[in-house]
Amino acid sequence: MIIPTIPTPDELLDKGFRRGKKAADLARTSKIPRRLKSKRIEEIRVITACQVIKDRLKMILDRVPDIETLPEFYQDYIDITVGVDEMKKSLGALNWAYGIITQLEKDYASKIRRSLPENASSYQKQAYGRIASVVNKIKKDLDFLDFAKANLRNMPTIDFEATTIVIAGFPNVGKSTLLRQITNASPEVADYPFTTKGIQIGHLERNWKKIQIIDTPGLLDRPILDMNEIELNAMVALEHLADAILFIIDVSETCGYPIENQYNLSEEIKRIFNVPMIYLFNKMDISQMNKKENDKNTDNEIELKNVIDSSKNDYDANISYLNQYLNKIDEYLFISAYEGKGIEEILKKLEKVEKIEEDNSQMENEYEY
Ligand SMILES: Nc1nc2c(ncn2[C@@H]2O[C@H](COP(=O)(O)OP(=O)(O)OP(=O)(O)O)[C@@H](O)[C@H]2O)c(=O)[nH]1
Repeated sequence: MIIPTIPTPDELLDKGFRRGKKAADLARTSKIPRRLKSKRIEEIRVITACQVIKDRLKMILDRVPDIETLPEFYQDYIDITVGVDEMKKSLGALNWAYGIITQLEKDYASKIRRSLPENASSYQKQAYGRIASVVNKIKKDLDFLDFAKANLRNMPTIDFEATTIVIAGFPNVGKSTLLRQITNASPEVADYPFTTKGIQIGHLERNWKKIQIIDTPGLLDRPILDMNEIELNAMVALEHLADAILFIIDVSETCGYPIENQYNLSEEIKRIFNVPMIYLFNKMDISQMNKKENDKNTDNEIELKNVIDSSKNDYDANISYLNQYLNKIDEYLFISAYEGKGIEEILKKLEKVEKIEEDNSQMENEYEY
């Protein structure tokens, strides 16, 4: 989200007062009856200062998008990153300052106009004092908006037209390797709160269908109970986006997590996201090698070799240890992200994922952790 540059109160006042002075200097050289001149000068000074400060505030208010009109993902994103309530409060404070300065401008212009010429300058000083006090009152709001600007600068660019697939699975199971394989290019990386490596978004198009694949390293990769509240919120933000989950299980367990734990995580994530889940049993290449090592000199050797050499489905014969999981799931594939095997089958499955239209009437998510 692009928030314009936010001035400090001093910068805002300096600019207003400097321009006020300039306008007053100009008025000094104009041809006005002497008796009126001092009043005219001070009136112009006050009006110009107010206008300049108001213009700046209005520019900020106009350029910051109305948070409620943004897609839910961005609302959640802003909430997690800087806080939607604080953001609204700060913008409200700027609006308040705008209103008060408008009033001061009117009051003091009229006071100066009706004053004795010798009093004009003291009214102008009074006006400046009050303007400064209003602007200083919104110091923390300006500070907050400046903080929000810095933190929302690198917001992920989400394509809300595309079907969105979210990748999940324990660390080191091959999520980024897979993302690179599927999208055939380096995915974009943008900041995402509470993931150390940022969100990664890959895009692809199949039969005119736009698909975006999102990986959030460090988020959907451990038991839900280990997550703090903010991480849970981050997950809810993703939940608004996901049309399906690609859950990756490292069958070689070289990631350091037993298959059973990996499968349990998938169940938790499935419960929360409530969208179709496609299981990818990854690293089948090393699973085969391990098996081959173990089975050396056994009767299985020839049979297994045939399986490995077969180009059609290398992995079929070697999956009995996965049966307890396969019995419980609908959609799965055996792949090797590293060797690029199974990628075409994944793409075929992704093509069939239906896009879920965002339902704005459904305000809250009803699930329990
Ligand atoms: N043998 C083999 N290695 C793989 C395969 N897929 C990934 N790897 C390796 O596994 C390691 C982890 O892969 P990553 O893609 O970084 O895993 P990740 O899940 O993105 O890891 P985090 O970013 O920590 O969540 C890397 O060394 C990969 O080369 C595979 O299919 N076969």
